[in-house]
Formats: sequence, C-alpha cells, structure tokens
Amino acid sequence: KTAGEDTNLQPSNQSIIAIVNDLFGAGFDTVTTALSWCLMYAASYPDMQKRIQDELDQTIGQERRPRLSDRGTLPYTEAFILETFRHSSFLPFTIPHRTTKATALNGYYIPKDTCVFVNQWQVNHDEKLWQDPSAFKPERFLNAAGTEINRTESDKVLTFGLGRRRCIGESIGRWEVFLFLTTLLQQLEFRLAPGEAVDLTPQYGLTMKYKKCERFQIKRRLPSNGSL
Ligand code: HEM
Repeated sequence: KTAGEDTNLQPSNQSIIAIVNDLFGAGFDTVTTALSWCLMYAASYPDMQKRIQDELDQTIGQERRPRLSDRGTLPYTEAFILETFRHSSFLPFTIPHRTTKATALNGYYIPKDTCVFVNQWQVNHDEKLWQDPSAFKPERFLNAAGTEINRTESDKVLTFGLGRRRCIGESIGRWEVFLFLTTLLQQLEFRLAPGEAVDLTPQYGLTMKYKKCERFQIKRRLPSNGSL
C-alpha cells in the first residue's frame, strides 16, 4: 500500500477466491508439465538418469528422503533440471502484457497500448547464446570439474519471464520440481517401454507437452521399506 491508502483494508472474499484460483491455475500445470519433461528426458537418456541417481546415492544415501536443504549439494541434478527448462522451453511465451505508455527499448519505439511478451523459446535456442542449442546437454551448466553450477550460463535460461510481472511463484516452482524429481529418482527407475512409440515434438500451447508417450516402464530401485 502507498502512504495515504488504507493499509488495513480487508480484501473481499471474491478477491481472495480469485487470487487462490490464480495461484492454483498458474502453479499446477506449470510444475506438472516441468516434471513430465524431466521424467521424459530421464527415460530417454538412461546414462543421465543413472548419473543423477549416483549423485543422490552418494550425497543423500538411500536411508532418508531428499529435502529442500539438499538442493545446493546436487550440481548434476540441478544442471539436468536447468537443461530440461532450456531445451523443452515448455512455456514458450510469457503472458501477454500491454504497454501503459509509449516507450523505447533497445532502440525500438513501442507505442502505448501495444501487446508485448517475451519469446522464451527463441532465447533458450539462440545460436548466439548457446553452443549446439538443439542438443540436450546438462553439462553445459557445470564447471569443468562438474562440481558447481556455472551461474553465467544458468542465468541465461528464460523460464519464468522477465521484469516486474515475472512469475511470483518462481522459488516455490523450482523447489517443487527439485523435490519431486529427486524423490522419484531416488526410489524409482524410469524407462521407455519396449516398442513404445515416443514423439518428443512439443505440442503448441500455453504450456507445451510432448506429442506422444503413453506410458513409462517403472522399476523400484531400492528394497521396499514400507514407506513409499
Ligand atoms: C516450473 C514452474 C513455473 C513456471 C515455468 C512458471 C512460469 C511463469 C511465467 C513464464 C509467467 C509469466 C511471466 C511474464 O508474463 O513475464 C508466470 C506468471 C505467474 N506465475 Fe508462474 N511459473 C511456475 C510456477 C508457478 C507457481 C508454483 C506459482 C504459484 C504458486 C506461479 C504463479 C504465477 C503467477 C501468479 C503469475 C502471474 C504474475 C503476474 O502477472 O504478475 N507460478 N509464471
């Protein structure tokens, strides 16, 4: 609230319902689509899935579940998630916005009331920014020793929009993807089912899904301890 406005003003029930609807609407399909791409890449590149599982076994072990505080200790897993965001670019465009006044950006004049949005897919596949952008290579985000994320590279990935209206759920979204993916891959191995016709072509939409994969073959990695 700016000075002078009533800071104790209670939002109406209708506003609260609309806000909660927005949060669920914006936070559900995004996170589930991100996870389904993560699992698809993990099943399509078994060597990468194995490397994540080795990292999980060595860092967390098999006795306890992954926690949010483990996130900074799993560089390959983090690099894999970043490469999933970049390569799939499953949210190809940001939400459309409208200029409230005439403005200039990078030498371009943009009149008032123009619809503007960011083409995230283009930025994530720009040959001037990325080496071999069509290849799925989590290592591009790691230092030479493979022990740390290269922040200059990771900051180039565009997934949550830009500027004042960028995603407000970015932190929780990243945490959710990390926690679900590590929990699943610690316990389970995902494979493409033999003879399964898979087509990773993204289907255009607000969030893009891959075109075809009916099922994965899933195997338990660890002996059951009854808590899964
Ligand atoms: C991997 C998960 C997610 C991705 C990739 C994602 C991506 C985005 C993108 C690209 C935008 C549009 C930004 C723009 O127009 O510049 C956005 C907006 C938004 N997101 Fe997310 N999001 C994710 C998760 C979430 C979660 C978990 C929540 C809520 C808990 C959330 C709430 C919102 C809201 C409320 C907006 C509208 C913000 C505004 O207009 O000011 N998002 N998100």
